[in-house]
Amino acid sequence: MLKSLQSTKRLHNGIEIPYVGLGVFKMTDPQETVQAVQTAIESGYRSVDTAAIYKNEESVGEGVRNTKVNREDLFITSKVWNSDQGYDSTLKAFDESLKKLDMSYLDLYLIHWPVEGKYKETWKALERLHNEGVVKSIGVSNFHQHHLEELLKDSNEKPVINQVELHPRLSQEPLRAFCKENDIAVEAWSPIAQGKILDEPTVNHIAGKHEKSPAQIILRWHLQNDVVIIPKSVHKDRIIENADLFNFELSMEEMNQISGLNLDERFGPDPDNFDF
Ligand SMILES: NC(=O)C1=CN([C@@H]2O[C@H](COP(=O)(O)OP(=O)(O)OC[C@H]3O[C@@H](n4cnc5c(N)ncnc54)[C@H](OP(=O)(O)O)[C@@H]3O)[C@@H](O)[C@H]2O)C=CC1
Ligand SMILES: O=C1CO[C@H](CO)[C@@H](O)[C@@H]1O
Repeated sequence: MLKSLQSTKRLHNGIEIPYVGLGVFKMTDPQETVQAVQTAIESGYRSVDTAAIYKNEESVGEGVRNTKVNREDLFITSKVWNSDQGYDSTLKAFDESLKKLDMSYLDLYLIHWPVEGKYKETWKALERLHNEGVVKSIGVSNFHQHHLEELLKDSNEKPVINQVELHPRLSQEPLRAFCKENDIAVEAWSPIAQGKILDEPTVNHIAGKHEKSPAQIILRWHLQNDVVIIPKSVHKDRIIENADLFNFELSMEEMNQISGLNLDERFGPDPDNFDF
């Protein structure tokens, strides 16, 4: 496990998701997005995480098509936005995402946020899309444990993954434990805390010892915690750096030191108080 950029995590449905993917939030310039996606794939990435709300699905599709890599060797994720939640509107939103990406299927489709009173109907639509084969796996994002418990009560399928804000300042240990017990993979958004903790002294000390960058230390911490990561960068050197994580290992002590930086601090909204 964790031998190369192509290392994958097996989801509970048997499908493999690459441990490292490219995040594309805030890539708003089409040319920049096409270039970043193409660069990532040509550098060995096989997974891209987009969403309808990022308004860059067309550029993601174009970046993918610019490479020589076959569609079936890639793992493409998108998400249904909050205002599209509900059964029929989710089916429609999915079709629009697929059309914009210019793809015949998605590897993973996520409920972006647990919109109260809507997410269960939305989940039924995802189950239908899965049954129809136009999406290989279905999951959720920004679900607290209580949202997952509610969903698991009366759904036919359980989510393969929960994509949540997760980094050393928000280590999400209880949620990760719950997901592990329930065989739901965890994927970190803002895995390097949007670049906001890269000057943290403990991380820098460990980085110096391994001759790696602070970003690489944090990303390696995620991998050793069995967490899937989707760091975002538009810069080729950082895209490569953020995936160059497989030639060193953090000791148990270093892992604990990084985990000790947790402050339960969010840089994004709390799913319970998000203004939808
Ligand atoms: N489900 C959800 O609700 C959410 C999902 N996401 C997903 O997660 C992805 C990643 O999260 P995101 O919020 O983008 O934050 P990240 O933690 O990935 O940080 C991205 C920021 O860090 C910079 N950066 C990237 N690599 C390095 C590096 N090696 N050294 C220094 N700085 C670096 C980037 O700048 P630059 O590009 O200039 O290199 C950018 O400003 C998103 O792109 C999106 O796909 C994000 C938010 C919410
Ligand atoms: O993924 C995300 C980034 O974009 C959205 C807002 O524009 C966020 O709410 C969301 O969590």
